[in-house]
Amino acid sequence: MITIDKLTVKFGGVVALDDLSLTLKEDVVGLIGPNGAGKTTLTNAMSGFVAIAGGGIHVDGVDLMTLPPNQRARWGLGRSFQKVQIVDDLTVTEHLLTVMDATGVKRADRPSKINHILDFTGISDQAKTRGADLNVFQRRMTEIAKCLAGDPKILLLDEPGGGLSESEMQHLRVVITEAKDRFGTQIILVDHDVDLIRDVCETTAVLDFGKLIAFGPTAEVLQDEIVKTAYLGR
Ligand SMILES: Nc1ncnc2c1ncn2[C@@H]1O[C@H](COP(=O)(O)OP(=O)(O)OP(=O)(O)O)[C@@H](O)[C@H]1O
Repeated sequence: MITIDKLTVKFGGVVALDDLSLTLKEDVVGLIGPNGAGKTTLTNAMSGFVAIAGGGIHVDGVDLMTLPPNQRARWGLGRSFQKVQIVDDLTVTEHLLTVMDATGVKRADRPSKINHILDFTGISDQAKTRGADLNVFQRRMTEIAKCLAGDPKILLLDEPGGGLSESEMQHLRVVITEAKDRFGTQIILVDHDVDLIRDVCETTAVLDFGKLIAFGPTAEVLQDEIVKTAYLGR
């Protein structure tokens, strides 16, 4: 469970997150809002990439702010980026091993974990493929597989479906919705793809100008008049 309590982040005169309080309990939570709403700033605050001006974030009782940014991945915070972080010369397996080294996954556990993760993400056949030779889908799945390699308690996914076909999106939906059962990770999905959010997120939070404007069951949130006006443009 993630508890965000009166979180404030400022960039000079811009208040990117404004006294934000929110409790995220469900297995898959959506985070949406118009451009500049503060979504990335919230994920950056969780990762420790921005300084916070006030408030805090606790995960299962642990105060994230007491962990330096470099220890948060080892502690269990995984993060995938909209622009995937794939190295041309490393194989898919080597990408996962790099994360396992950094997060301290036991050597004896690594081969079976890697098989499990590659099978789950649908890229077992690419285990020995170099980053440069992966297609868009395989790159997207490698990005998620890397996150899972670190045994995350929380996984922040930033627009994980960019460039995917409809059938590939269906695979992504399964990966997102089964991640909790298979890997014990709670997912925060930041996305502008409302169809994906509707399909996979039990609850959704909507930010606008750094404030929470709606939060609750996704279907209800997407019907909310304030959300429609602020975000969906209707
Ligand atoms: N490093 C920074 N320096 C100055 N201002 C910033 C910085 N990062 C974000 N901001 C500002 O903070 C506000 C929130 O930005 P943020 O990137 O968190 O929004 P977002 O919801 O992720 O938007 P998008 O959907 O476009 O990615 C915006 O006004 C943005 O211009």
